[in-house]
Amino acid sequence: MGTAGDSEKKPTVVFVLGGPGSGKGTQCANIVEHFGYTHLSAGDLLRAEIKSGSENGTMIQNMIKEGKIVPSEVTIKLLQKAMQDSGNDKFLIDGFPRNEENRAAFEAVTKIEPAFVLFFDCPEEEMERRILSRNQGREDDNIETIRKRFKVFLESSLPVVEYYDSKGKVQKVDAAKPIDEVFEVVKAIFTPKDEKVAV
Ligand SMILES: Nc1ncnc2c1ncn2[C@@H]1O[C@H](COP(=O)(O)OP(=O)(O)O)[C@@H](O)[C@H]1O
Ligand SMILES: Nc1ccn([C@@H]2O[C@H](COP(=O)(O)OP(=O)(O)O)[C@@H](O)[C@H]2O)c(=O)n1
Ligand SMILES: [Mg+2]
Repeated sequence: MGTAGDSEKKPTVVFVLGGPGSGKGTQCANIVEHFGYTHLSAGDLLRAEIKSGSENGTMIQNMIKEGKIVPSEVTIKLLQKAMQDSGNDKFLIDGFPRNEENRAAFEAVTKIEPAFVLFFDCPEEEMERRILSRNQGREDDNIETIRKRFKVFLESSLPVVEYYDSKGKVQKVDAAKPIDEVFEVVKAIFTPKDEKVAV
């Protein structure tokens, strides 16, 4: 039971970060297939919350359309519920934390520190090309909102990556390469070290 100092094991969490269109969702799907993680996309959870007709739906929809970051209280509740419902203990948290408020609140509420941060590094022009041909019918995949999302990424999300980098927790991947080449690099990061080499 949840008493202080008990032996309940905290789940393993990997934060998957990178600009809009850098390939987070695509690579998470590959990681799930090979390494048994549960993929939780903060953006997908927020879009599902809009569809469910929740009382926060209109607020979330307006913020996504403007490329703004939804208050962490909302997003963290959705992440916590999805973690509980999954029955798993290994999670890829994709697109979260996206700003300092997300980061600090998640740590305070869950007491979970990420095992590491997987960061997809991709030039803006490539991310823009990918988003404009994504064709998922997303209301934020238009050039006007994309520009706003890039600005938010540079101003609010990159500092979170830098924070974890200063703690030695960032695994940076060149995400501009083709999908299978990116996954080769990702695979090596997730493969336990004792399986990589026999000395
Ligand atoms: N390495 C890649 N090279 C080319 N296209 C990619 C690559 N990775 C993803 N894509 C495509 O780019 C679009 C955005 O990828 P997605 O995984 O949704 O990115 P994110 O979740 O970071 O926004 C999708 O249409 C996807 O198929
Ligand atoms: N932690 C998060 C993640 C996403 N979001 C919102 O959801 C939008 C889409 O996020 P996403 O992760 O699905 O987008 P991509 O990076 O996959 O293109 C963001 O632009 C934000 O408006 C948020 O508010 N807070
Ligand atoms: Mg995504």
